[in-house]
Amino acid sequence: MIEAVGLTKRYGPKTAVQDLSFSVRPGIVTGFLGPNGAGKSTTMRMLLGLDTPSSGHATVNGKRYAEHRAPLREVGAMLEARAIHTGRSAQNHLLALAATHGIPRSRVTEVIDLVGLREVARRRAGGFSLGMGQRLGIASALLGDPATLILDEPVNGLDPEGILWIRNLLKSLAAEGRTVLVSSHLMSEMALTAEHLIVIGKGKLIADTSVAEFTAGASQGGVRVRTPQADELAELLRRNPEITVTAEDEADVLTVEGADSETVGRLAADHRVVLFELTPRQASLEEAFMELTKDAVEYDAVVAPRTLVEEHAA
Ligand SMILES: Nc1ncnc2c1ncn2[C@@H]1O[C@H](COP(=O)(O)OP(=O)(O)OP(=O)(O)O)[C@@H](O)[C@H]1O
Repeated sequence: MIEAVGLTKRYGPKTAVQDLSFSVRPGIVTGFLGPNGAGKSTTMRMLLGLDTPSSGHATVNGKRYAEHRAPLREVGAMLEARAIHTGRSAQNHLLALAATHGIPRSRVTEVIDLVGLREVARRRAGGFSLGMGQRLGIASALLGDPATLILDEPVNGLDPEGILWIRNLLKSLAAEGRTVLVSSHLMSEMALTAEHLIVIGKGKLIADTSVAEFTAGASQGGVRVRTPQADELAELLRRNPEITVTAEDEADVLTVEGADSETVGRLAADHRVVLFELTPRQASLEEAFMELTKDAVEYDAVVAPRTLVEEHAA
């Protein structure tokens, strides 16, 4: 269990994280979402004791990170996958890490196998592809067999196979009862990986919700209907003043607002109207996420160019 209580971080005049409180439960993957610059990395660094909060505090399993006697066994983290000694082989990097934390050598072999790096374990990590580097970062995080995992953007820059691999790994680690907090700026990816979401923007909490609730909330409520009796169905629906029917350019397709698919389906059946398609419409999750965070985007397209122009003029 991770708990953040009133976490705040100021860098001079800039408030990167403001009065952020949330908890992350074990047994599920929790997605930590926010647009660029929202404060995700800063928050994760505070959870890990790498940054001192200006106020508030964070605990992992009831203690601050620094208070844990063997932190690597308690919390595994991947903040910057590239922050490794690039001259060393993957295996030597992990062996060095294990040695300084009293972790047996056999565990190094275990995590190398777990992340699928066996074939390249003796190669210089500096020559690793981005995906291999991410795998090594995850191997380091898993080395102490920790009950809690904190991963900053682990799928960034990965190919679809790498993304799928991380997604399945995170789910299986959570299914073992671990607490898994993973940051991303991609809602669509988190919807497939996480069960719960903590969304921040400009350092503040915007939403703390289950993925299911978020997805349901993203529904536009409209229904798409394809029927060879479009005119007849439109007329039947329009008898209810609360329903709006729009005929689409596509032949035989109607968009119905103000009624759900069950209502439309029943009405069609009652009047022997044949339906070929009846689909509740959903906004894409990415659209819903953008809508949710639109007031919290740090550098949007309108502001940035003007700022540059002003700087040039000055
Ligand atoms: N050391 C620092 N000094 C000054 N400002 C900082 C520092 N670290 C972060 N910031 C600022 O704090 C804000 C939050 O940054 P942070 O890196 O935590 O966001 P993020 O959500 O992880 O973004 P991204 O997805 O772009 O990595 C940004 O405006 C950033 O410029």
